[in-house]
Amino acid sequence: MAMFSVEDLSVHYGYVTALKNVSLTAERGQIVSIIGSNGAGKTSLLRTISGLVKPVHGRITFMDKALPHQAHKIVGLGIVHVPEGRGTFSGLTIQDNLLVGGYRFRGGQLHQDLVEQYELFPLLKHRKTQFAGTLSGGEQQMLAISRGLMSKPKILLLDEPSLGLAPLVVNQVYDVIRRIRDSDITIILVEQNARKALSICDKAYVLENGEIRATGTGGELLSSDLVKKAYLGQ
Ligand SMILES: Nc1ncnc2c1ncn2[C@@H]1O[C@H](COP(=O)(O)OP(=O)(O)OP(=O)(O)O)[C@@H](O)[C@H]1O
Repeated sequence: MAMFSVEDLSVHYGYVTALKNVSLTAERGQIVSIIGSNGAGKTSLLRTISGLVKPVHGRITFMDKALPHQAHKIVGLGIVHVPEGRGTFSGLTIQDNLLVGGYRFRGGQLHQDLVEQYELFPLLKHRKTQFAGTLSGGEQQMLAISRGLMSKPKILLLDEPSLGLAPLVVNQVYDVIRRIRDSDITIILVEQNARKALSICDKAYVLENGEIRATGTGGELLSSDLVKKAYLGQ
């Protein structure tokens, strides 16, 4: 059985169907990308996994157990969501943003976790007393990811980490995503930037109008006609 699986998941908002019978799996240390255009249902999928949206049916399983329906319990199990738009607290310092992420931990452990984050993100260390609202878009994305890591995830859900960033900065964010994967954390990566998301992943799914249209390795999808036409402009 897969470490993490979504089976036959459907989500409605009133009469709008956001997800229809979606199934996917992820294993430990994998990057699994979900690509799709605006409104395809990518954010709804992550919000449902995080317990923020209730599905009409379907089953989400993590390490052989059905996920509970409360968001804080899901975080407690190690499934951590870095939302689109980053969700950092602009009026708090960088360090305080990180401490919010580590709210479940105390004392020496919390201090050690901060030290680790500052090793992974030296730019955050140099600016730890600065307000998050003064950071550039790329820096805020790094802070959002770092704050997620403070919750000690086993699975990190990343919603459009490249959105609005210059290509060079996107590359920096993707380097960080690779390093996180190398530390054995599973990453579910939602992106409109299909080329980037397919180039980094072990496996990917194409989501269209709330349904999975295609799946394969990143390489397979990069060379598929569907993806080339609809997502790579070829
Ligand atoms: N709270 C809501 N109430 C009603 N409809 C919603 C709500 N949230 C999303 N939708 C609709 O559900 C569908 C899927 O939206 P979702 O945000 O999950 O897509 P997405 O792929 O993440 O798009 P984007 O990249 O623009 O965020 C869309 O048709 C959207 O308009």
